[in-house]
Amino acid sequence: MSDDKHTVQNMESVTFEEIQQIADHILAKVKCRPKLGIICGSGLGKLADMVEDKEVIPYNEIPGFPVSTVPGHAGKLIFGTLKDKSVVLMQGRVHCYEGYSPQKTVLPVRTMKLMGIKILFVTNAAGGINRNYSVGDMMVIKDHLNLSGVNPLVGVNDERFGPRFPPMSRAYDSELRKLALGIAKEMGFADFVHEGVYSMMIGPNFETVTECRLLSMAGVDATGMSTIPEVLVAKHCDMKVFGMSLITNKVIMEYDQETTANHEEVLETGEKRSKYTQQLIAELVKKLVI
Ligand SMILES: O=P(O)(O)O[C@H]1O[C@H](CO)[C@@H](O)[C@H]1O
Ligand code: HPA
Repeated sequence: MSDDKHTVQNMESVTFEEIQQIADHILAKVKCRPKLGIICGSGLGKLADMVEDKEVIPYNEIPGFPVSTVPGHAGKLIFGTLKDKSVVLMQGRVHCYEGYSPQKTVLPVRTMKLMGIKILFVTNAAGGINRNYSVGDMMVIKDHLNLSGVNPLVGVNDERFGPRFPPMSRAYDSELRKLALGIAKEMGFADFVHEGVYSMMIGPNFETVTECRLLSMAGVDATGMSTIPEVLVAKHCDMKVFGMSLITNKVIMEYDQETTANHEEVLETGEKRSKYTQQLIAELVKKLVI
């Protein structure tokens, strides 16, 4: 990352023209022209194995694109066909806690917009706050609570992306949520697929006990360190959004509990359970009318 741009409180901005250049650069390298984009969260990148006729571009080969630095995020753009639909997959994302400005963190989403993406699926690994959730469950996101203290829409608003004051009360498309829950039932997944509220704190530390108790009181079902900035800009630029969390661990709700949260457990659960997330996402893609 260049540093002089980072001087004003991490407010590095990225212009429409810069993003257009990145989108053009990518489109010049691939034949595929998808309308659906999918962001794969921690340990969820195996969805790429289901993509056929792949065209792959590592993030570090795209000038200006942020590069993933966290284990479980391969850092590749994968174009191809999933259930007969053209898609672009982000195999790994970047997070604000990696040191990227909020605007740089969401640059891939705006790039997708300028590449013609109309529908965005966001997935993540999250800690289960809801006491009825078990490790390995999935959660269709119905709403979010932004406790990260960051918002990529702060700064000069470029109307070519969207309005100054975008509504966020219907951020997660209700038809896609209904469709996903219906599919989960058909697939026999109903016992471990829930619908709930996701919250984000900026990280990179896992939450304190008091923070988790507060999230629980606030009606949060699962918590993580990503996704919300992506959803904010996706809605700002009028994309349809579907979100899904894999509950990779239960958060620590008791003071002085010996076990602690850790990224290894997150990746391990991803390894064991992401096949169900992949199957559900694939079925949803199959039934999607684009
Ligand atoms: O949200 P994703 O990218 O899935 O990753 C989650 O997993 C990591 C912590 O284990 C954090 O980055 C958290 O946000
Ligand atoms: N907290 C925050 N982020 C996470 C967690 C968690 O418990 N699990 C996976 N990502």
